Amino acid sequence: MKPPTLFSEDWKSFLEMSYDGIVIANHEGRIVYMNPAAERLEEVKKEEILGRMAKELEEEGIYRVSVTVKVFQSGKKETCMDIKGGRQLLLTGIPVFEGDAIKWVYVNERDITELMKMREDEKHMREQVKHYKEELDRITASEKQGLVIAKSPKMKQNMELLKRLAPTETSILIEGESGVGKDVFARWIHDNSMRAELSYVKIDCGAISENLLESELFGYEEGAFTGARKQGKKGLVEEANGGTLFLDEIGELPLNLQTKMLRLVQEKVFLPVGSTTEKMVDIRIIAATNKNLKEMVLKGKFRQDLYYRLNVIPIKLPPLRERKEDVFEFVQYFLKVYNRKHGYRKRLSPEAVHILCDYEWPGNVRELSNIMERLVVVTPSPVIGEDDVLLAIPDYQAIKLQRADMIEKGMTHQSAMEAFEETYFRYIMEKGLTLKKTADLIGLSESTLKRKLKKYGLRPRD
Ligand SMILES: Nc1ncnc2c1ncn2[C@@H]1O[C@H](COP(=O)(O)OP(=O)(O)OP(=O)(O)O)[C@@H](O)[C@H]1O
Repeated sequence: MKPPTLFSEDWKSFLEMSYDGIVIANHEGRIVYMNPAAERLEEVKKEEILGRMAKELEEEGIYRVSVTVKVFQSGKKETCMDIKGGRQLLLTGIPVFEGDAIKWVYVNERDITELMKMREDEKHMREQVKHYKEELDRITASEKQGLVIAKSPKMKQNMELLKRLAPTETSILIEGESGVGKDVFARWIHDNSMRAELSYVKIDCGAISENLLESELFGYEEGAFTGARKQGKKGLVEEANGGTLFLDEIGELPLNLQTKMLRLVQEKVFLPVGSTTEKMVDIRIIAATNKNLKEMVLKGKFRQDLYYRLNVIPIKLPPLRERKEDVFEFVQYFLKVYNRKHGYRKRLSPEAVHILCDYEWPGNVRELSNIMERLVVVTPSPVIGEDDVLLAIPDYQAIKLQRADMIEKGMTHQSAMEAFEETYFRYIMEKGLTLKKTADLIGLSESTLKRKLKKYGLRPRD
């Protein structure tokens, strides 16, 4: 039987040229036309297909899925995917109606392998971009905010408070022993404030001689004193205009400058040395101290009004020995930092970690950081062990022995305290500092320190 004529030769030649596969089934679901592209895509010869029912072809597995069958089942346009010879095909079957009955089903077959690959590539690229973006965000966030290790409950509490305080304009006083991270937190506050993009100026009040401090801070006018620059000089307060001024070791600020500082904190005005005209600045002040300012106030060494102005909300950074949870974090962190810095891949043995976490760290984070750098650089083997750590912290062994000894001997609290005190002062004096510097370092008055040294037969350097 001669198959019915579907279309003119002209139309047929158009379909034969199509890059998409085209298959047509008649009202029974019998395949009546297939173009060369469909043969290529389906990997069949049209002689095997033409005149056969779509359903049969599906049943015989020649078609894994027949979109024609789906169209007959639903009576509407259908789409499905198939895979042939590793190529992904998108099959679209469209019914052509005569009255209510389907007269033809027109099937379009599109090779979407490239498209899917492109989509896959795009998805992969998008994921990669997302990953890099997250990584960048993480790095910039940690750089911007400064890496602040705060695992212990005490430090977590501090961080919560600081998160709330940072964006405000409140002056902040950070108290804590030397090396606890006051500098780090001052910078963190600035980086997380509205002034983050503006200047951050730090001045160490203890490092500049008393007579220079005033001009360093407030600047001076032309010819203010002998040796002054001709055109005068801007002080650090003015340098910080718009941003944050960090006054480190504020306890070292001489009383006469405390008065000027109070005016600056309260009214944001100051008088440059040798000038008669006050200047106004827009600054936020953060101060830090390792001294007991309250005690200094009681002794008349620090202005009470300035203390209260600065200490609106006190931030006390505890020493490392009171936040053991952070020590482990710091150990991991510094190991990574110094391995990277010196190009090593050293590891720590569990025993080494135990000692590092058990030690009291009198010099706080600074001491821990120094020891970790020394361990990474000096240890010859790839694993830093117990002996390496004991060598780096000789005090650890001594303290341990002493502790054990005290308990063995059933020492009284009084004698244990004295034994500890003696070791403590011996250790401090080994630093070879002057009496004044030592007293400042450990927060004692010179006279008390002298008395203690005498008691234990120790001598200061001077
Ligand atoms: N939370 C922290 N995260 C990362 N590094 C820290 C942290 N705290 C302290 N450090 C590091 O420890 C060292 C000492 O910190 P910092 O200088 O801030 O202490 P400080 O309390 O200001 O000391 P000082 O009173 O002697 O000025 C620095 O190298 C600092 O980078």
